[in-house]
Amino acid sequence: MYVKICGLREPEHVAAAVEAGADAIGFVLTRSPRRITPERARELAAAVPGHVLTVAVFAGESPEQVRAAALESGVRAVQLHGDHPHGDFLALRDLGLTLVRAGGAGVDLRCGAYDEDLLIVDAPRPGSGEPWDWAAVRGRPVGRWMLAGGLDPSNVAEAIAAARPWGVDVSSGVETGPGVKDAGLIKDFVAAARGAVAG
Ligand SMILES: O=C(O)c1ccccc1NCC(=O)[C@H](O)[C@H](O)COP(=O)(O)O
Repeated sequence: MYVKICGLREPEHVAAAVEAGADAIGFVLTRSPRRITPERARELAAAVPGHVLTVAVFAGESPEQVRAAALESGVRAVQLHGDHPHGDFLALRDLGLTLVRAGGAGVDLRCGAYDEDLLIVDAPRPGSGEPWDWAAVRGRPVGRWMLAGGLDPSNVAEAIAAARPWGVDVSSGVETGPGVKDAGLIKDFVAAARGAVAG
């Protein structure tokens, strides 16, 4: 089970995610309580070993803005949330970064339909921590897709059984308050996701 921990802002939480065995970590570079600057993302990413994918998260920025911030932050992947057209992904392809498409259950659920490398199927409001009907997308995306939206250490096994994703992505569920991550919850989440059996 691929595990991404999103919305990291502090070095100790980056370290906790790496130590817990996360496959990917996300830095939010768009409007959010978790927003950090590209410079801060670069500092945090510098401490991340090569086997962990560093992801910069955007929602609604132009390809030019995404390109500039991605290069400044030195991440290895960009994640575009919401209504980004196919052309935005094509415009970023030459960066040589992993491209992640993310949106609610109403998005095109075909993995790779926008030439992305990874798909995230999320709640209607990203980063809200609101659970949704995870089972509604079971069997629909086929390929490298992550389930997100309202996951936490106590429900991630249930969510995996319901939706059978390739991976999971979490932000609020490993926090003690908006944007405040907790190392223990990060560890618990990764362990629960890895211990889960798809139903
Ligand atoms: O996390 C945010 O605040 C955010 C804001 C705007 C666009 C995307 C955002 N997060 C993207 C993620 O990948 C989150 O991990 C995902 O939406 C799940 O969030 P949560 O329900 O809080 O676990």
